[in-house]
Amino acid sequence: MVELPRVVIAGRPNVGKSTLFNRLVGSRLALVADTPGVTRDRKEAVCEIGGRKVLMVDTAGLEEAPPDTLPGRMRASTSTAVDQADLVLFVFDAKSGLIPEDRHFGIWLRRKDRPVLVIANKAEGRGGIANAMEAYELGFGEPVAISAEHNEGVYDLMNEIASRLPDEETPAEDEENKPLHLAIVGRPNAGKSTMLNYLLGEQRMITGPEPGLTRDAVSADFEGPDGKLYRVVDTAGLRKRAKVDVGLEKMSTSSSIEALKRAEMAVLAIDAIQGVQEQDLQIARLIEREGRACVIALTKWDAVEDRPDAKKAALDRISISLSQMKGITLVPLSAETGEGIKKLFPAIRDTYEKWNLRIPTSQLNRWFEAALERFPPPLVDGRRLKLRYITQIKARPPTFALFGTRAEQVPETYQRYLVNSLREVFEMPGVPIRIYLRGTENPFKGRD
Ligand SMILES: Nc1nc2c(ncn2[C@@H]2O[C@H](COP(=O)(O)OP(=O)(O)OP(=O)(O)O)[C@@H](O)[C@H]2O)c(=O)[nH]1
Ligand SMILES: Nc1nc2c(ncn2[C@@H]2O[C@H](COP(=O)(O)OP(=O)(O)OP(=O)(O)O)[C@@H](O)[C@H]2O)c(=O)[nH]1
Repeated sequence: MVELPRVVIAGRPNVGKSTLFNRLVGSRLALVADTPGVTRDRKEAVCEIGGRKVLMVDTAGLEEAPPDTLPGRMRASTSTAVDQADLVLFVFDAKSGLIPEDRHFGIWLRRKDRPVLVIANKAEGRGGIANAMEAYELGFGEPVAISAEHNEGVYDLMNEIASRLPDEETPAEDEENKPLHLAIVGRPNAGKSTMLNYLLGEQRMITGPEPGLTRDAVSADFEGPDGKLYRVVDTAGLRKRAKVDVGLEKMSTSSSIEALKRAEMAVLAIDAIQGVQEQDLQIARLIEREGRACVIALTKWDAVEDRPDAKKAALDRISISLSQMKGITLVPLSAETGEGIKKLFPAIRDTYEKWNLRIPTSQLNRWFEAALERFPPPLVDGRRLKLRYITQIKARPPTFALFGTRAEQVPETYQRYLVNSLREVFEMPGVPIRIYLRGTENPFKGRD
């Protein structure tokens, strides 16, 4: 029997290890068993993570305790689990931030010399993600911020885990052939199903709906007109849906959000005959909130009479009502005639690359200086804020940390100015950008 890669969840008590375990194992749970001879607190399950079968191991909280006590024995069991791990998920609580115990465990873990991925759990909301980035100081590389309880960032985490597992015997999907995960979203009747059928039908379909992805999710791979692989992820969308206008309530609570979480990019279908409506803008905001890159498909283009006018009206409405989507690529197309579909793919690729962009710190700070000069930071309590330094802390979506004295007091409007300027100067239309403000010492110094 081939030995499965072992992924071990570790961290101090109460950081959310069990919640994460359940999230990762989820309905794919194939087997839960108490490992014989180990304390009842070590749970194991075979599950599928990012297309790889793994043995997920939950451990008891790492605690300082004498070995002859129950916590002590639990620690010994954790230690054994970590020794056997192909990957250790080191979980800490982003809400409380790193505490001394976490740092101790970090040192302890380092001695174990196993691959480690740091997970900042309970990172729902803005503060959480800023705290998450503190964990750089543990020296295990980029922390991944999630909320196990609210199911935020878990899908991205799964992909990250899969990418860090040892190579399979059979060659895994290499980077080049990895399908780009797309969600096609839009309000009812926008032309999503027709576009999907076109893509899956007329283009060469490679695999059918994939069973067992999650409870309801379905996905299908196809080769785009550019010869590259795409995977449409959807929860209900590949099934025939009832043609009822149920509005955003349904859409926002169910399938589209789920699809967005699993996707890397969104194609937002907007009906060109109707033009951009408030509901379309709401969906665009949802995409940005989920941190997904986006291109707009202006559908039913064959039925549009005044094309220049329709396109301009759509662009205008978006730039006025959605500053974060300003300059977004908009591809007019018809799934009925196939017109324009080819142009969708270069747009998707281009935006995808920008979503993955990493801007060198020197370049970033040259922009930063110019931006500050052009429009100096405002006065707060009669004193000017001193902003000193900016660095990119992650991609997908591009996320930045901004340092300076009282940087955390930078008003929303000024943050928006910086984000919009970044997006414009580094040409990232349709890409969500996050900035975190740090009024503290720069923990990233010397990293690049
Ligand atoms: N706010 C928030 N709370 C969470 C999150 N994940 C877990 N929790 C809560 O944190 C508490 C601890 O979660 P557990 O999963 O039991 O933590 P654990 O690390 O397994 O704890 P031990 O078994 O003591 O080691 C519970 O009350 C969870 O509901 C999250 O993402 N956000
Ligand atoms: N003229 C024209 N009509 C289209 C095109 N694409 C879709 N339609 C029509 O628009 C209507 C809605 O299309 P669907 O693809 O079902 O839209 P949907 O977004 O999947 O709708 P829901 O399932 O309700 O969310 C149908 O009557 C289609 O025939 C197109 O490219 N040109």
